[in-house]
Amino acid sequence: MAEKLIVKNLVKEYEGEQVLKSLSFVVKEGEFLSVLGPSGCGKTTLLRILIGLESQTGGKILLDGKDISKLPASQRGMGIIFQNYALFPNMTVLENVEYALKIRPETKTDATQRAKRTLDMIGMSDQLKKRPHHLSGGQQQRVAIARTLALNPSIVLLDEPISALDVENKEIMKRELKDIQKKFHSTMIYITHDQEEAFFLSDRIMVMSTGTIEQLATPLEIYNNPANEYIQSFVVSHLNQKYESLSKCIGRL
Ligand SMILES: Nc1ncnc2c1ncn2[C@@H]1O[C@H](COP(=O)(O)OP(=O)(O)OP(=O)(O)O)[C@@H](O)[C@H]1O
Repeated sequence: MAEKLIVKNLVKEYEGEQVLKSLSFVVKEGEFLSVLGPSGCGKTTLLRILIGLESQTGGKILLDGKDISKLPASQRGMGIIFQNYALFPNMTVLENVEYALKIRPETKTDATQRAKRTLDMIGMSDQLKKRPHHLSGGQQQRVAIARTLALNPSIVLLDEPISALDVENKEIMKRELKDIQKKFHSTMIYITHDQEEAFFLSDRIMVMSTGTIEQLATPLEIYNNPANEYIQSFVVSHLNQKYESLSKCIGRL
């Protein structure tokens, strides 16, 4: 797989304090990479810098071999999906997806067709005329995903996109996200603090502690060969404990 995104020695300081301490990593074309870490480790800061909403203190970001470190967000061609969907409440499902397409000269002419095609691929073609408040949380998130993917972004960044959903919808969306990624051949960077989500979804996981990368590997590699005590406790023991309590519950049934 080709190298889609290269991050070199990325540093971010706030008031003289380093919250990202020289991060270097590569995301491959078509890969699903999760950035997993506890609250405050720097996940959101990293995502905001990648997309261009925040500037880095030092380091470089290359997208398809081109240095985008200083480009504004509007010229990076990346897509972002947030936890809160951020749909326009007064627009229908179709209008929500059409909107971003219509304001760009390159997608203006076939905006409606493109929006319909994307919504169809995401399984929402029977909901086109509904407004967001008539949809479930999972359906709203699907519209938000369609809106982002319709623009054919170079990379999709997802900021804890399913954490606001109830347990049942979370499980459904987890499976759907994997299917959607395959269908659209997207490169995705998924921010989460949830070990199980990261293990279920990812080709590789980048585990962070405060401002640093502790391990970047496949879920299996991380589980079988945790790089250090931090990974052992934050990832491996956590998952083992979850499965232990689950088997105890099942044993009692
Ligand atoms: N604008 C800011 N000014 C000063 N410090 C900030 C700012 N934004 C973030 N930080 C600090 O940077 C560190 C990383 O924050 P960040 O929000 O990136 O973490 P996170 O891993 O995304 O956490 P969470 O999962 O809770 O969102 C924290 O110590 C935070 O207090």
